Amino acid sequence: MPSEDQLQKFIEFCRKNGANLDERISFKITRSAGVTAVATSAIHTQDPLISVPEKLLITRELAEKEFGVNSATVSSGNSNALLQLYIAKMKFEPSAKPFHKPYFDILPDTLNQPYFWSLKELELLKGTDLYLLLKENLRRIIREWWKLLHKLQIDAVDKEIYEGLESSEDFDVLRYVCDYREKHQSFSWKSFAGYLWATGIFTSRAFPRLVIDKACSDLNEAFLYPVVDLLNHKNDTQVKWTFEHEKVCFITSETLKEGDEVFNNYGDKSNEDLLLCYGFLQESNRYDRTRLTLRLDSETIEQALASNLGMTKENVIADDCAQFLITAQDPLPNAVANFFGYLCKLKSEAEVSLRSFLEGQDELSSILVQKLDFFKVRSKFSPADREGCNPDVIQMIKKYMSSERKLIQGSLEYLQKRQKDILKSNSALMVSFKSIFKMDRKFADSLLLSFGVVKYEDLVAKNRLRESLLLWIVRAANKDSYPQKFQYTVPEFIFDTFQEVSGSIVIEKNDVAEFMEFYKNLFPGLTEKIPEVFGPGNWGIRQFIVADTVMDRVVYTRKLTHEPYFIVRVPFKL
Ligand SMILES: C[S@@+](CC[C@H](N)C(=O)[O-])C[C@H]1O[C@@H](n2cnc3c(N)ncnc32)[C@H](O)[C@@H]1O
Repeated sequence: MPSEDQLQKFIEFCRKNGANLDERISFKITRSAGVTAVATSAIHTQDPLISVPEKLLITRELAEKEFGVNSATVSSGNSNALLQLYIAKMKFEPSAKPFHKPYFDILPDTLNQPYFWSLKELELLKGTDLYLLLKENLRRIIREWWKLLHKLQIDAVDKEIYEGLESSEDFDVLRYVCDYREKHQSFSWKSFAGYLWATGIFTSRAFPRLVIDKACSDLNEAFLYPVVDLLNHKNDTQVKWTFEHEKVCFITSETLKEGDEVFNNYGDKSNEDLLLCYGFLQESNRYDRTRLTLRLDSETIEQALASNLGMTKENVIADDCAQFLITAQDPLPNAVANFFGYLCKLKSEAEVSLRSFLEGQDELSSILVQKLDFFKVRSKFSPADREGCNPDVIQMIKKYMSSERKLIQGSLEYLQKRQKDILKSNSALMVSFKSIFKMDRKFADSLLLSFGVVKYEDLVAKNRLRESLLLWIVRAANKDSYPQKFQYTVPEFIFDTFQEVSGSIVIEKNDVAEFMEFYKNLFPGLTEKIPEVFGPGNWGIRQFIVADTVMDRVVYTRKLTHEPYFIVRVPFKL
């Protein structure tokens, strides 16, 4: 953080060089948000509160002049690379005496973004998306820095970081960067640490060049905007940045009272973006979002893309990787729900069916529960975890984890509600095994004799659900062989599916081997013990192999309640 003196010198320097700062704004330094602008009396105006002449801006032209090159020819990948190197030089090169020195003096030496945390602090993030992103971004920035220095024929000070990165896939970038920072009190502008600092300054303070250059075609190109970059962020603040009479103007539509903070608006950012780019997060951030990333084989992803699931190319971040965004507004995007329905589709199902959709929701729910558990466990820090860590960083990690948890919890709740609704609205197409158990008293009694099951719930408790389902399916297939008609109607689709499978199934030796133990445990014992239920019709092993496929096709067992439903095979309207 700058000193009060540096801050006042900077403001004076700006005023002297043509910046207009409304007299009703004053700047102070706070512990929680660094330099902060405050209204000293009520403000409600559409006139610019701050206007800054072009000569105070830090633009690519300054960097081009300093290095004698065209930025576009040396900045590969990031159009701001040369300007970032310029900022590092102006900050860390003692012999540099830039016109903008009072500005460089107020730029914070230490930044709050995770790139500048200690290794111990970073390790608390292991397993999160943030941790992966950090590593990925660092690798990208190292390469960008190295290429830039190479093109400018500048000798890099810590070559090892680039060499390490390129020589081994296991190179620990985070460790290297943290160790380097620990060992060096001050950096050379030619070091990666210096460039990383400048990148952090840029991501937390730069404005789009489009504001001052309407012809700029690169939306990522940016410049530094002294004074206005002292304003902190608040979601939804109504502000405008305009370029009038060679000055860049800051206008706020907010009505401010004396003592109110004058905020800027950095955009509708998620907490992850805020943390990575700015080093803080917003509680109850309505722009928050998290990602659900799934690694699958590329063929499945390709086929899913072509299956009208609402998935777009944006959901495919690598050949073998699909990604979906979860937000507070859209906690369960259709594309992800449909995709899971698609993943649970059987080969025998031409499209996503009601059954496969419901099963897909259960799979998705398991993944969300796992994620939730991860954050629950990982957001509890022991005194040993906290030891040596900056309490502000611990707070940020906790907030990040709790915001992730909130989003996942929201998604899970939405999913459970939606699943309930689907079960309710499709009740005419399904019958629960529980209701069959209640209707088929003879069958239920036979289970009491064979498995000691008194009530339906015991089937789950005694782990006899699958056997009971298979037995009932075979009984249903044999319905016409009983001397007395059942007192209820066996749903036709179950009977028909059995006939269909029985007519087409090819039974292999290993299918028989797989079922042998199950079968021998039950038969001929059951037929001898309860012939009125397990006698009529065909109770051979083949019937059970068929029943098993019938189960795959028409039974959905709800994970939450362990309750199996027989479901008519219908496409699910996505
Ligand atoms: C454009 S600068 C704003 C000026 C900054 N306060 C300073 O000291 O120079 C952006 C930085 O300000 C801080 N900041 C901005 N908005 C904040 C907020 N709402 N809460 C906490 N810190 C904030 C973060 O450190 C961020 O990286």
